Amino acid sequence: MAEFYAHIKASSGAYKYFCNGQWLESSSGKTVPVTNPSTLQKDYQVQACTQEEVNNVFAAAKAAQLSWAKTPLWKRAEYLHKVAVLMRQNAQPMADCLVKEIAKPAKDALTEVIRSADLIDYTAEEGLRSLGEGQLLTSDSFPGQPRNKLCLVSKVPLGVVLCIPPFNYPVNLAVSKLAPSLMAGNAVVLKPPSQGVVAGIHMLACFAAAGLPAGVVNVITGKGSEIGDFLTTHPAVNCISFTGGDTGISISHKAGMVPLQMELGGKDACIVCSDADLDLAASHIVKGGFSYSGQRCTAVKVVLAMQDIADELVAKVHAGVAKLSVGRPEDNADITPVVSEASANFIQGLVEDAREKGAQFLTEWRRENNLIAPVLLDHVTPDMRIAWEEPFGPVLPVLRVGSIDEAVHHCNSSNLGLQGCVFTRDINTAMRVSDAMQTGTVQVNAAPARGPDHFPFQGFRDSGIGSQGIKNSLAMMTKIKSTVINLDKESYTLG
Ligand SMILES: NC(=O)C1=CN([C@@H]2O[C@H](COP(=O)(O)OP(=O)(O)OC[C@H]3O[C@@H](n4cnc5c(N)ncnc54)[C@H](OP(=O)(O)O)[C@@H]3O)[C@@H](O)[C@H]2O)C=CC1
Ligand SMILES: O=C(O)[C@H](O)COP(=O)(O)O
Repeated sequence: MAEFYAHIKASSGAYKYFCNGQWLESSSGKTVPVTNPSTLQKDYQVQACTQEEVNNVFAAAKAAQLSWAKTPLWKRAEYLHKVAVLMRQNAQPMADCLVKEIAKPAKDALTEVIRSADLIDYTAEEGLRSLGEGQLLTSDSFPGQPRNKLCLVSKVPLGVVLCIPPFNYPVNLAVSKLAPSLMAGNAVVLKPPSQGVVAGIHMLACFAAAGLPAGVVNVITGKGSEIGDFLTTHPAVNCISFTGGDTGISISHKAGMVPLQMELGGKDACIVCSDADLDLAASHIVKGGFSYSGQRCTAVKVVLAMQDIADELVAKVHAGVAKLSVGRPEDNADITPVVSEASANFIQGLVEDAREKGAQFLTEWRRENNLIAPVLLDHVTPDMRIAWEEPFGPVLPVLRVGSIDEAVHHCNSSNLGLQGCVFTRDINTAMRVSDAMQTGTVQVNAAPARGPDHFPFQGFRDSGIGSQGIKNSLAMMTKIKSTVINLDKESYTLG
């Protein structure tokens, strides 16, 4: 397995970038370190690519896309299936990187890789069906028109897609962009997150080994703060697929006239109604709030509990939180170090603000470097930052509310509208809450989640633009093209 990845590393130990079918070292002579969130050791180095190298990558992608678009759909699908096989065969070293780079628990790290291989297979199959289908429109359905024009509608590639995933799913949220882009006939340039970059390079090695033509897939590395603007405003970019935080909002202001697929932050609310199954709600709140230490855009980030059941619910959640193990990702602890010191400091700031403003702490604040023990806060009020801001860490606030309307109002007052959930035994209540909640998805009787990966996934307001999910991503990576056949006279079927 180690041999499979041997060529992606330079003799210096730094990982290479991938341009036009070649693994290269940057002429900058500079590297960017990746700090292990658990040990604070600089475990990896990647190339700090220059602007000239970015230009080369885009030139290669642009040239390669022209012939890639002429590759039959079945052949593109065949390449993708091969990538999926290689990912499964070479999963463990990739998963090991996730453990070291982003402190993802070992079991979840492997799951991320396998889930990604499955996503690629599904995309190939879905692409064969949905991209192979078009539409025929006839002119006589418009008032006053004879049937002398036939419009053939098809889906054509966009060109070069710039893919920028975030640190928390550096493999899965990369392939969710790469696979549909490629299946739709685009070339791709991947800019992995600085934490998670080495897992991303391993993943790209599977695309490279599958024999895709040179230039069709490329990876450029470096700090987003240094090369990000140059990438996103590059004239060769025909689409940006981005997942991350507020950075996405500034990208959308700067990007030119290119389609944007943006999946940004979430402040996913969990509304627990008076008639809810409280055991079910509590177990979903604990898992939804604290898995991967709350570093999921779909984590439960605020609980809105009806006053009459709040004591009982909070007691059950508290009991669940008390059982969470805190420790090393290698040991599969439930709570592992958050991604960086900056993130841990930000989380601490939110918790201190809540303490100053009178939140009740049901767990003790404990932090050792980036490792933060789970924090459950009760009697949180709307003047506290934690009621509105996304901690991206193991902190869960509970707000007690007097009515479902008050809960929905809180949810809709957020600038974020990714997902939400409602716990109730009454399907009528569930539907009314779902209709009223202004979020991209509402889960009934379960915590928010993006998966399974073929479900549509989208955010309202500052949570995003466009929709993900395999079918929607395939559609977003294409544009509509019409060919109108103008007949010499009217023609009607069968007659
Ligand atoms: N809705 C969704 O589907 C998801 C949303 N998120 C959100 O992402 C955030 C956490 O992820 P995080 O990685 O910290 O998010 P960031 O927005 O900080 O980074 C996301 C990606 O953008 C890159 N980047 C940074 N600056 C620029 C720039 N100027 N131009 C272009 N790219 C840039 C980063 O690279 P680098 O690492 O080098 O800085 C990284 O690859 C949370 O807010 C979370 O809610 C996360 C997952 C899913
Ligand atoms: O980045 C995230 O948080 C993911 O999009 C969430 O995916 P999940 O809900 O399947 O964990």
